[in-house]
Amino acid sequence: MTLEISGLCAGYGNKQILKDVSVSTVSGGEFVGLIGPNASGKSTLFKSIAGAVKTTEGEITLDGRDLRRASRGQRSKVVAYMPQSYGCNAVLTVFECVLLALKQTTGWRVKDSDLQQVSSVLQALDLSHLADRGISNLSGGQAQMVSVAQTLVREPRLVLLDEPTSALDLHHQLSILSTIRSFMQDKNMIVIAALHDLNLAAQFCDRLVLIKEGKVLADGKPEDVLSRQEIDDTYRVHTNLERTSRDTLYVDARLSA
Ligand SMILES: Nc1ncnc2c1ncn2[C@@H]1O[C@H](COP(=O)(O)OP(=O)(O)OP(=O)(O)O)[C@@H](O)[C@H]1O
Repeated sequence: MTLEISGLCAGYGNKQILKDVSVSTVSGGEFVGLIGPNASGKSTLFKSIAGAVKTTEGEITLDGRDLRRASRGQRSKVVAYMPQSYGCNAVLTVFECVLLALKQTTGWRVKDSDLQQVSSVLQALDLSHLADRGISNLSGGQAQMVSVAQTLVREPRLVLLDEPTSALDLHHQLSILSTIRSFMQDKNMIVIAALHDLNLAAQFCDRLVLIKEGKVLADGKPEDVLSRQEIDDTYRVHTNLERTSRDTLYVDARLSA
């Protein structure tokens, strides 16, 4: 499976946000981190791929099929997008919410295999103990993890996660990203996640795409992207990239003088 994004332009009304965005070919099983400062266009790129924002130019092809020409229904069968803000006040349990997400692109008849699929995604994300809890009675971090479960349960070809760890404690940041990573590798899915924590991005992503003011500044392996001068310039900080004793990358950042 491959995803190609080339020459993408998109925005809101007359305001152009994405300016000729191209990303080198992404393959199945690849975890791509989308990094960049606030307001750089990360969510707009996700919305453009998911079809929630109209693109004015460029191409988005998944396995050679132009997603821009696909209907919303066809697109949502292969792409799942978890927005930054989520939440639900419905009188539903966690299990029912994840089941609804699974059934969103199919008929309403619920089969045993659907129930099994919901149970296994809850188990994979260590959420089984919350299955019968009301969705509106969760903590911020629990709600965010349920939102990830809703995104993964359909096993779409392409998963877009907008800051999936922003509400999570240190343990859950690491556990959810490692679960997502093994889940997507198992199913040969593509995951693109917007991440502000560059250390998490370095640890979990195969590739990083750095975006600023709607343009791609760098696209490559974490060690190559994070060692570029653009990181310091873009974030207005001074960074040192180090290798830890566990051979993971560590971004040591401080405000530039
Ligand atoms: N619905 C909208 N209408 C008009 N402008 C918008 C809309 N949504 C976002 N923008 C603008 O588009 C630009 C890019 O926003 P976007 O949400 O894509 O950035 P981001 O990189 O995801 O930011 P953050 O890291 O802060 O979440 C910003 O200037 C923002 O104000």
